[in-house]
Amino acid sequence: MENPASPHSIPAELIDAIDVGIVVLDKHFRVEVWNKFMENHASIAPKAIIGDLIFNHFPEIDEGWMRVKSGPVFNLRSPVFIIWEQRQYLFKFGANRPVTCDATDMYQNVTMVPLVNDDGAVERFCIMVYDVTDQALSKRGMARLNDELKTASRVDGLTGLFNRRYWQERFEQAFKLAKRQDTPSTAMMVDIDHFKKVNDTYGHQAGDKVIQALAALIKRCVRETDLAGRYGGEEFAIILTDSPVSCATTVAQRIRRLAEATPVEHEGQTIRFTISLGLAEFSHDAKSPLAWLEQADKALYDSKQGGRNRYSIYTSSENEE
Ligand SMILES: Nc1nc2c(ncn2[C@@H]2O[C@H](COP(=O)(O)OP(=O)(O)OP(=O)(O)O)[C@@H](O)[C@H]2O)c(=O)[nH]1
Repeated sequence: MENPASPHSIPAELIDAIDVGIVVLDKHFRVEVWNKFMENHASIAPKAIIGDLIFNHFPEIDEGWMRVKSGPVFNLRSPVFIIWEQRQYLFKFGANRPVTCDATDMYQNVTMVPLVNDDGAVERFCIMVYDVTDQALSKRGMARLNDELKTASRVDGLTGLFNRRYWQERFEQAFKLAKRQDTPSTAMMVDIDHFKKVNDTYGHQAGDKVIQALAALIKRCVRETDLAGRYGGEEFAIILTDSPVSCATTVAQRIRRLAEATPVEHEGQTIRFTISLGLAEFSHDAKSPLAWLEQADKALYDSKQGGRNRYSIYTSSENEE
């Protein structure tokens, strides 16, 4: 059976010419009109579907959901919109895009409109299916690009750790949290010993490799919830959240030992390096994030003064001295 003369006498040629899917369903969801767009994308001719329940041909359309969704069309005589962000498609059609494109199924915006009889009753409704694959993909592509840009703006290119600016931003939040909650957090500064000598002896590229090696082992030693950043050239800052200094020293010791035991190979040469660390558990003496970090830095200075390749813990009595 061909499409019958369309309701409201819209010529069938027009309904077929339009690049939008047009389906008319009666109140039992039996197909009355099935245009060329639907025929082409579903590979179902009008004569094979007209008179049938739509659900018999499209198992992807959940009958219960469809009946509820189209309710306002009958009850309120108002249109219903389904956008691709809510549901990628109503009819599972191929996207017909080049193979390089990452969409296999068409993205659709769908409108359901009531078709009101001369006596004012709604006995049937029209479903319009718009192929919005291109818009959807470009919007998704933009969103992905934005995510990548956001990540890139937070991460240090050499090490993959947070860069200083972003680390500071997060540190300020950690400071506020530490002030509010009872579980203590510890700030840790890490600095490569005699790094200038590494650069002078083996070259800047070798120095970069040492920085990368240290960053990699810091990542291995801290928890996902900890905040590790590259603070300066060969200086790293870490916030061990929910860790009193007694736990943080275990982490510090692990990083220190691993650094000592991790030789870096560069152009046939083996570079050995050590690190010094400074730890400061949050205390209410620290009136600002910077003050807290300065305490860790002070402890780091003690490690350097004490002979390097060690960690030191900030104590407030030191402050009074
Ligand atoms: N290769 C490399 N070197 C860097 C980078 N950023 C800073 N540096 C170098 O790191 C060195 C830091 O030297 P100093 O601050 O004098 O300290 P140090 O030699 O590590 O000595 P101590 O910290 O006292 O043990 C300088 O030579 C900087 O040029 C970087 O991204 N890559």
